[in-house]
Amino acid sequence: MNADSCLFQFHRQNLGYGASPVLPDLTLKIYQGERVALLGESGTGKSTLLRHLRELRPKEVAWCPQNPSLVPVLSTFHNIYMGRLAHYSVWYNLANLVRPQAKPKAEIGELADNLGLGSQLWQSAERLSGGQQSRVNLGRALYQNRPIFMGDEPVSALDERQADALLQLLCVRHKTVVLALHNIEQALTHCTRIIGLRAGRVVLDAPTHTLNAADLSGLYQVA
Ligand SMILES: Nc1ncnc2c1ncn2[C@@H]1O[C@H](COP(=O)(O)OP(=O)(O)OP(=O)(O)O)[C@@H](O)[C@H]1O
Repeated sequence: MNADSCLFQFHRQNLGYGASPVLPDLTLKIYQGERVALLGESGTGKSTLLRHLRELRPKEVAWCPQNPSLVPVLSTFHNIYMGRLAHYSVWYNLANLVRPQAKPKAEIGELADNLGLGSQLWQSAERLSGGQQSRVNLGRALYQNRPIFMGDEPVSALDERQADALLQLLCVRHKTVVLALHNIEQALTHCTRIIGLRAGRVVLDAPTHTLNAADLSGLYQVA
């Protein structure tokens, strides 16, 4: 990798909240074009790392949070549209709320079809299943249309087939991807690099093609 393509860099930094580091003494680089999976047990620091990565390039990162924060009374269309609120003027956003405009209608309609939400486009979020809500959450992040995608377990509420299809979709639409995942197979299938965390330390960092499921299962064993 050449130095110009380095997007994120930490050198011996303590990352965390206030005075208490969750990831002490972290050294890490992430390059353009990489698809990185963060693996490790619950509470090991994956979300914390994503948070600090996002802070380095806030305008370039499409962000898919762990818990969908949908507006319950608004439709799938409007909840996905919220991904680009900052991109349009207040007047356009208001007009689109009252009467959906042709351009976002076409764009979000196509996206919703890709997410398997074509039939739920005008249904309010409160009437969607948990898996459908999580796909709307993902749709909102995809609609942000930014070069880097970061997701915190973005497909964990979905069945295996849907999860694979949507991971493929987000990888096709973004040059650089960083995902916190709990599923080893998904990491091996969709990512080019795997970073394993244990208790706030990077204990594994390797290209996916050099790893297999057995190498990664150790991340989930009690030390
Ligand atoms: N806002 C916060 N303020 C203080 N501590 C926090 C905050 N968010 C998380 N932590 C702490 O940081 C540690 C790492 O949490 P983090 O959410 O990064 O783990 P994770 O690997 O993403 O877990 P999971 O897989 O369960 O989402 C935990 O001990 C958690 O209590």
